[in-house]
Amino acid sequence: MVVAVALVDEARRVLAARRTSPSAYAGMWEFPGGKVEPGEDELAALARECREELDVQIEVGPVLGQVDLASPGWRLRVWIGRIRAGMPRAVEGGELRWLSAAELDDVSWLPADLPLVESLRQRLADPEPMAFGAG
Ligand SMILES: Nc1nc2c([nH]c(=O)n2[C@H]2C[C@H](O)[C@@H](COP(=O)(O)OP(=O)(O)OP(=O)(O)O)O2)c(=O)[nH]1
Repeated sequence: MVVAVALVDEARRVLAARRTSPSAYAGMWEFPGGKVEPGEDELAALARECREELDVQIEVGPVLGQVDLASPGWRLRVWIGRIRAGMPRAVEGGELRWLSAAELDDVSWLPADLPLVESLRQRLADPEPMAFGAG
């Protein structure tokens, strides 16, 4: 399982991260996250990846969606979340961008992410405030 998060700020922009590896994905954009380790809780993995990759603490809200990945048996689950503490920086290299709903198509997303980006676009356009649990 791969877990990732669409981090949304007060201006309803979302944080996208540019991959530097592997070469097939280099230059493409994704939601910050990574693989859940054996025995690890999914949300614990998500918090760990955000700490390691972005140096931030996050608060997790609803699930945005999930998709099957090209590698057999692998699934990607993405939550909506926000930053609770810290200023995100690309710890492992790469690049970060805050994208508004209108800018979501300005970057090339990993192919598996496209349906999730579509759901996100609708959520960002919805005037209702985003719900965040106690995550
Ligand atoms: N984090 C993330 N991974 C994604 C997204 N979309 C997508 O297809 N993937 C794929 C790319 C990779 O094959 C896999 C995530 O693996 P990863 O290499 O980022 O995982 P990791 O940080 O745990 O690194 P590693 O242990 O493999 O070195 O999921 C996404 O939006 N976010």
